[in-house]
Amino acid sequence: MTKRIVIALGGNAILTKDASATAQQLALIKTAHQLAVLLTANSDWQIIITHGNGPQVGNLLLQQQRGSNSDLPAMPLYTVGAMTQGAIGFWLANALTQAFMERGLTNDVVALVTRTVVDGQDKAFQHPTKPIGPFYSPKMAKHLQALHPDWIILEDAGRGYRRMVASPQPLNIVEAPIIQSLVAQGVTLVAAGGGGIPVVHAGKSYAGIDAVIDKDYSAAKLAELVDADILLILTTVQNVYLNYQTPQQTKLTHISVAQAQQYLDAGHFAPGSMQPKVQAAMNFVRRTDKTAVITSLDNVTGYLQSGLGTIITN
Ligand SMILES: Nc1ncnc2c1ncn2[C@@H]1O[C@H](COP(=O)(O)OP(=O)(O)O)[C@@H](O)[C@H]1O
Ligand SMILES: NC(=O)OP(=O)(O)O
Repeated sequence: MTKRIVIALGGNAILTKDASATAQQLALIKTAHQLAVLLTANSDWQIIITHGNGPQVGNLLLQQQRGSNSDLPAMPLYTVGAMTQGAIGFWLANALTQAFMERGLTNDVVALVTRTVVDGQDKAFQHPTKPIGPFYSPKMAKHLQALHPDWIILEDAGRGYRRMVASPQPLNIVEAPIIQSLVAQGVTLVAAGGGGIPVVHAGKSYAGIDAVIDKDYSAAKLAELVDADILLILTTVQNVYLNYQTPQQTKLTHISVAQAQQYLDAGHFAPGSMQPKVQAAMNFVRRTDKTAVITSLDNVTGYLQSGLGTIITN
């Protein structure tokens, strides 16, 4: 049966330790083969893939600022976001073309420059929470903070210090209608990469605004707008857990939105990592009455064959 699926790829799908272009492209070739499994088993499935850009946008912003002068001006954050969307979109489209060819799949692949509309008054602009770029030691964080008093540098989910930028909620995805039309024709799409390029309404058009949108929230919005059957959030863990990394850790296999809300309120999901994924999954299920799944990229086959993963329904 035809199914339309929006897939949100976690950071490990693109970048593990080595941030070079070669290493990221190699990681994406592996990812593309893992995703091609879905279409090999179900040739009539319609797939839209989105991905993060936190490390890449932060790294590129640093490079821009280091090399800039009046002849070579640094680009603003939203433009740097667009640059990473283009680069990762290109790598992923290329990797998918290769993986599809090797499996005899004939789907066309398109990476689409995608704009995500946000509210310029979103309170997120006053409270930056999106970590970008490299991790810093406490000492380095202190040094950078003194050097750049306007930066917000905070701890990122216990993993080290990172620069934080505003991450407003996605309200709309400008290209959603064309994405829906292309995917219905059997085109496999890479869209809304890095959460989409943040824009606000400006007269009859749009203007970029400095921010990095959370890719799980924009994936949920996109899934809603294109009438997807499933929102598939692929990360590093096969399941969402209660009491994660404690002796009481309990695997969640199938939960309702009401249960997810209860666990979220009780603080089971770490802010900045699992919390936005569960919230995005809940947003999609609440608005559409469809299904959201959180599992690992390595478990695509397990999900397909045995329904392994954390499944969230109404
Ligand atoms: N309750 C939880 N259940 C499962 N994983 C959790 C939980 N709380 C925090 N995590 C962490 O969240 C991580 C996924 O978030 P993150 O690394 O930010 O995602 P992404 O794959 O999008 O880069 C997991 O690898 C895990 O370490
Ligand atoms: N834009 C975004 O959510 O990127 P990460 O997933 O890399 O943080």
